[in-house]
Amino acid sequence: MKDNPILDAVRRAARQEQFLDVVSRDEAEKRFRAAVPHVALPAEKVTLADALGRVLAETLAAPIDLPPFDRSSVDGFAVRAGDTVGASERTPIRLRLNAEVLACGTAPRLTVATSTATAISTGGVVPRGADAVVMIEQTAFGEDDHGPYVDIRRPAAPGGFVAFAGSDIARGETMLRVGTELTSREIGVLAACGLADVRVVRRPRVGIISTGDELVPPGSELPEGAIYDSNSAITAAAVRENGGEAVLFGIIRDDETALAAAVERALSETDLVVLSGGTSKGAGDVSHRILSRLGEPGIIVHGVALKPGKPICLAVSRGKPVVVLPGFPTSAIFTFHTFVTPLVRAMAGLPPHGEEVVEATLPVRVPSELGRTEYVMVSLGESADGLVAFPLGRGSGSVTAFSQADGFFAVDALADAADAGSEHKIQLIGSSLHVPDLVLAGSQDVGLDAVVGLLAKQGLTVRTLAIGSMGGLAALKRGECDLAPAHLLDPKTGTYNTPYLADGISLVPGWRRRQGVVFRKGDPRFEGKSAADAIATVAADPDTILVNRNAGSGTRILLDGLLPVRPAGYANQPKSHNAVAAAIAQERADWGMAIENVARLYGLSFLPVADEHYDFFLADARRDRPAVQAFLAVLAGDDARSLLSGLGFIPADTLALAGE
Ligand SMILES: Nc1nc2c(c(=O)[nH]1)N[C@H]1C(S)=C(S)[C@@H](COP(=O)(O)OP(=O)(O)OC[C@H]3O[C@@H](n4cnc5c(N)ncnc54)[C@H](O)[C@@H]3O)O[C@H]1N2
Ligand code: MOO
Repeated sequence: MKDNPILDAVRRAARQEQFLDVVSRDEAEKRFRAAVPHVALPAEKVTLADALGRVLAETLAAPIDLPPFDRSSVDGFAVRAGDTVGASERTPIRLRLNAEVLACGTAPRLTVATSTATAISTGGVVPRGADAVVMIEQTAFGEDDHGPYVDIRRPAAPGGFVAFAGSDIARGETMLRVGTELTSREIGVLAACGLADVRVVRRPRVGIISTGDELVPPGSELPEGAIYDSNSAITAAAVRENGGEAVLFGIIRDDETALAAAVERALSETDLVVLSGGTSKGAGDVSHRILSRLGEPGIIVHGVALKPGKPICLAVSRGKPVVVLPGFPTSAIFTFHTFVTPLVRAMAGLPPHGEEVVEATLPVRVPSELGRTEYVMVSLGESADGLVAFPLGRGSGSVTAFSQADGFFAVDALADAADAGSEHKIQLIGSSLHVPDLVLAGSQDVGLDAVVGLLAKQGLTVRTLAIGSMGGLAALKRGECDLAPAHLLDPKTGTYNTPYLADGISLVPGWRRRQGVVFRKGDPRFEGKSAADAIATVAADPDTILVNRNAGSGTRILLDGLLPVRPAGYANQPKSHNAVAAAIAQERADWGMAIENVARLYGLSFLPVADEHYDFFLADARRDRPAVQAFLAVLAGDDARSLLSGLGFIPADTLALAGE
């Protein structure tokens, strides 16, 4: 018993060390700012070729006038405006031509005396004595006994077609301000003033370390139980987006010595170190332990009353900040933007991110944990009453929520929910609000992705919100989406979708998905049998484990109708076809009910049971919207039909043709 390695491991894993000393977000920010100055790094000189995207380290005054001389803005003749008063087509005024031509780059030698003119090109230096230029089209020139002349057919206004020296910018005027991010436009100004290099803020070098024995880099095989390291890529990109330079130190195992060495190296080579993972209380969570040995002041915050992001750890070593983000990708990116983005931007000399906020209504209730300010990621859509914010309830472990979200709002630490119908200030994640052309809310399907892909090719922006068939229908009734894809089986009539129709809503036929019993290839308990026969024998066998579906799903209703008893595994109720297939493929279960094309995707076998109808509820009030019409046209088109058939679906059109 003493030397049992498994028990030892469990004891270590169960060790409940109270590391977290949770503080409010404000307090955490206050402590972090007090310990780490949020100021720009020193300047460095770069050539204009390397200046793009850099941040100006000083306010620059124009070193010369622009233009540097009084410059003609047309091809024509430099004149004294006073000499041209009264000139017209009928009564042109004749001026004598001076004996020089002012091409670009030619310094004038002769003065324009009264009743004379000098030929000048666009960009030429306006000569002494002249105060205007007449366009060549408004003149005629020739030669008489006295020599060459020019007839002026329209009076010139004083200053006409002359860009005076310094009229663009005058020597000594402020040209570009400190903190300006250099784009092609600013670089053009610098070059125009003759500057070959410029002093910019040194880019903060941010060391990035991912920790965890389960992590493998993208591009490699995914062994059982492993996860691709997404945090390194997300944080590196976010560092660059905010003016920093990302220095990747890769994936470090949950080993204190190896991790301490990596942190040490990162600290010596960079300005700021960001780790992710290993900050909560598990035995494998070693990151924060290393930080606790970094020396004064060491850890200044470990635990913030935020969701996602509670276990974030902020520390300082040798004057350099070290941050451990929680491992979950959504928690990692959220806490990165809360605590690291402002610091990187400040070090890079950039102003804080502008925060654009819009008001939107929450259509459904969102429960929230008491005691933590909870940030809810939302997708925005439009209803007749304004913007609607659909919560993307995917949790901290999600990598997709952040990429699909338009913004987020906060639920107060003292509230246990945000109510359906409540108004919220949504902080936008992107730079501006883009309401999609078409919103489909309801049941998700790979066939739908294919159809939406065809619409995207036409340049339409489409948002699909996976909120379940019932959720989609409810959203449609509230006027929050255009169409609601659904596969709702009515247990009483055994028919799909039509029994759920209501006033103002019609049904657009979509396609059929073959539902059936899914199992591993060659399993003799199923192979060669009918679905009904197979179920009759395996349902009562305690060693044959089912993976069920969530209550309320069409698939669950179908399965329940076929089960003579509750088989082993009945309580395992994931929410998707893919989760069912994955459980069977990974041998965590032996059988379940799912659609055929998903079963095939996982290399599983399939016994057909029924054809499920996947259709679209359409709000009649929205039928005439161009994007809805485009969707209906695409759905009925040949491209969609062949894509759907290729995916193993039976398009509704084909059914109609077959006389069904
Ligand atoms: N007993 C308790 N357990 C947990 C608590 C708690 O208070 N008590 N807090 C939970 C909360 S909240 C969060 S957030 C997580 C954060 O945990 P860690 O920072 O220790 O992260 P890990 O355990 O290392 O990983 C969590 C999760 O994220 C995946 N991960 C980690 N790194 C990466 C990466 N670079 N790329 C992609 N995914 C990554 C990892 O595989 C895990 O699935 O702790 C809760 N637990
Ligand atoms: O704080 Mo954790 O990020 O909620 O899951």
